[in-house]
Amino acid sequence: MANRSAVLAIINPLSGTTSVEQKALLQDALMRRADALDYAPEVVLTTHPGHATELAAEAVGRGVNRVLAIGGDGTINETAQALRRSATALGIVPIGSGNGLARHLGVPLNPMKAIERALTGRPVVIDSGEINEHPFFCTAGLGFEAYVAHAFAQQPVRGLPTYIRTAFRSFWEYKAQPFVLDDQERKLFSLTFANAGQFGNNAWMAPTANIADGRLEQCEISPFPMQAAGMLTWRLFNKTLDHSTYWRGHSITKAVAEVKGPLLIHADGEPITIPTGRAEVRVLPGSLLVIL
Ligand SMILES: Nc1ncnc2c1ncn2[C@@H]1O[C@H](COP(=O)(O)OP(=O)(O)OP(=O)(O)O)[C@@H](O)[C@H]1O
Repeated sequence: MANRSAVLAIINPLSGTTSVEQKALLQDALMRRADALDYAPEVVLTTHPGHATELAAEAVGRGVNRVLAIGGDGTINETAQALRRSATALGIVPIGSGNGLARHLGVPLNPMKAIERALTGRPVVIDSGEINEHPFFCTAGLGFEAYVAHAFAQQPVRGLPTYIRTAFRSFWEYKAQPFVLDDQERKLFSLTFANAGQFGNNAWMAPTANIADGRLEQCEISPFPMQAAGMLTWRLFNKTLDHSTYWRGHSITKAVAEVKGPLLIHADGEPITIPTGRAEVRVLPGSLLVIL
């Protein structure tokens, strides 16, 4: 019998609001379908933060062609970072709260359809970004969105309703910050570096972002009066934020942003604190194969 091609599926058992039973069903279905397609499938459940990166790196080392990340943008980030600049392609099975990368790329949000796509689709080259040493594939950011990411990480329950509650509460607490951005002082509500166009849940910060153009979109939101918040939110979800006078964007390959004191950032929604207050951002053109 010919050697079967290996495929590794990495599942975060804690992602999103899918139950343990639903994830077990998904795992069974994946094993059966991969087997029918003549793959030699392996499934591993992550046991700790960073585990997906270790598993994916090991798979690259032994020449596995496809690694499927079954989880939210955090799990996809951890998996993808080990696949950068390798011949191993990422399959995305989105079961997170926001699923920004999957939505941008048009990956089905139905997990069974996403599994089918990940097993039968073709690899396509996309860019990724780095903020200091932290890779991102969807968005990284400072200001309000980083504040929300840090507040969300402290909530005992994940999922969209919790995210909306956290964002709403954060809006009343957060004060726009002065940033030194490429040597110019700017007071901004938020600053986003977008590889994909959205944060997740179809919240489009960079409506025209192209994930394979070798560039990131740098999107700035100026401080705005309270009465503009409703319209900005509507534009965010209507994919027309770039029409707002409070939004400014341009495409970049690198940028530096600084604050006095520790800087709160996020990379694909994961909260990170930079003690030095200095964030260096850059694009890594054509650095990841994704199965679409
Ligand atoms: N067994 C585990 N125990 C604790 N944390 C884990 C475990 N496995 C993975 N993680 C961590 O969980 C984090 C969040 O996972 P993930 O992003 O998949 O789900 P989510 O937060 O529900 O989805 P979203 O990012 O869409 O909000 C990952 O960044 C990873 O570090």
